Amino acid sequence: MPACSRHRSFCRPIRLASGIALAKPRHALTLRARSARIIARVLTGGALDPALDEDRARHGRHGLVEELAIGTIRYAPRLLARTAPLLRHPFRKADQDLQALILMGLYQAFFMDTPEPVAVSEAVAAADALAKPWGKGALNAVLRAALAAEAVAPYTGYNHPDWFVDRLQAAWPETWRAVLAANDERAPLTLRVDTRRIARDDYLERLAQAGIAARAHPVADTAVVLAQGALVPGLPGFREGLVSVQDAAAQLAAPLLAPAPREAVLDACAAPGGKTGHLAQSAPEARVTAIDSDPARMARLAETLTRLGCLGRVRTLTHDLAEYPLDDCFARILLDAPCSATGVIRRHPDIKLHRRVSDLPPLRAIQARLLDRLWHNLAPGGTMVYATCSVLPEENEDQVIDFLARTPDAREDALHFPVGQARRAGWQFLPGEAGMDGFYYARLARRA
Ligand SMILES: C[S@@+](CC[C@H](N)C(=O)[O-])C[C@H]1O[C@@H](n2cnc3c(N)ncnc32)[C@H](O)[C@@H]1O
Repeated sequence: MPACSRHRSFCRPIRLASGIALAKPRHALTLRARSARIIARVLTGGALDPALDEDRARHGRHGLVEELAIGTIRYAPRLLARTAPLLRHPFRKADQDLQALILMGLYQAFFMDTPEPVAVSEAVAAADALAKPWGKGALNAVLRAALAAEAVAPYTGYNHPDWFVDRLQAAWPETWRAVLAANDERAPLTLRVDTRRIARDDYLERLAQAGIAARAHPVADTAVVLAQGALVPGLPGFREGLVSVQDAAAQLAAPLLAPAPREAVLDACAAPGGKTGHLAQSAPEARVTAIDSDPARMARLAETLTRLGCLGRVRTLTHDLAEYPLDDCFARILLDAPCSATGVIRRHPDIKLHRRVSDLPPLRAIQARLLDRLWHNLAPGGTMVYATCSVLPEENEDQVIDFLARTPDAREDALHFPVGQARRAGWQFLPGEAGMDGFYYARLARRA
């Protein structure tokens, strides 16, 4: 029996114990139709995370809906390459949910061990739930043809945009394949433990008592990695701010900055506040200012600081640092710059669809502008940490080398970690190294 028929009850009138039937919802959605809508949002240019959030808010969280949506987006370049030659005309924008059903059917067949006839019939049945029964014939035909084509000539591409593969090959001639493979993995759930309040081993013990398997991360000494995904709000100590979700590579920023008590610290480009929270927790006597230009993301930063009990200790400002200079002077500045996010594709697989090579020059320009502007806010003798979650040298070491060349009072502080690699300037972690996201750090000191 196709799995979707298990959800037919969605379409029936709801009958109360009294026998009174409530009106049948006009477009009751099956789980697959929900996933198709999320995927369609991404195919039409939207971001995956807000689409998932909206679905959760409307219908409640469901594992299968998310697995289908996230998995299909993760493999979208491959699945689209398989279907595009079979379509006489691309689907209209309004019918990207049908395109999504095709991709999802292929995802189920290729990656979820769903028998092919089941994958096809589930996709076709979901067209009814989307109130598009007229699309069933095309769905059926394209899916069957795509499955047959794959059987004859399996896909040999890289499941990433060509421009990215080219850049990666040029930058990392020995490791580019490993980076692509790591991007297609599911990222682990990694927590940052507030080690001022609980030792990491003690928190691991609390997890074990709750039946949650986890291990200490080998590089970031505040990080624990869960063996499986979990519902974060229910994790021991989460609501009290004992732990936060943060990849281990991102947990290295605050220790690199290491502010002293009473020092003025600027977290530039701070939202949604992962690193601000870490700074505020690990250096409670430092005077932290967190700035970002995005008001919605700043609202999330405030929520995070509230949960951590740090809101009153951090000055928060919504401010465009590229346009409006600041007057203040800081002993430490963290510049977690806007970037291509090519180091976190495994967490945000929609980057594969949305990032364009043409995004890189404006990103490089804003990174350089922020470096130059914020340097004037750094006190003589002060330290700036420049960070990105990119794997592209032009946003990382090249950016820092250019900055050092045009900034006479800047010098680089060498970094060293047990994994990753020293570059001509700064340190690069590639995705998957020690299970971490791809990240870049450079520490710059201003002459006294
Ligand atoms: C990599 S994210 C920061 C992540 C954050 N540090 C954290 O750990 O949660 C980059 C941030 O830069 C912000 N941004 C981009 N351009 C900016 C500008 N001109 N002024 C201030 N913030 C900016 C974006 O809104 C975005 O939140």
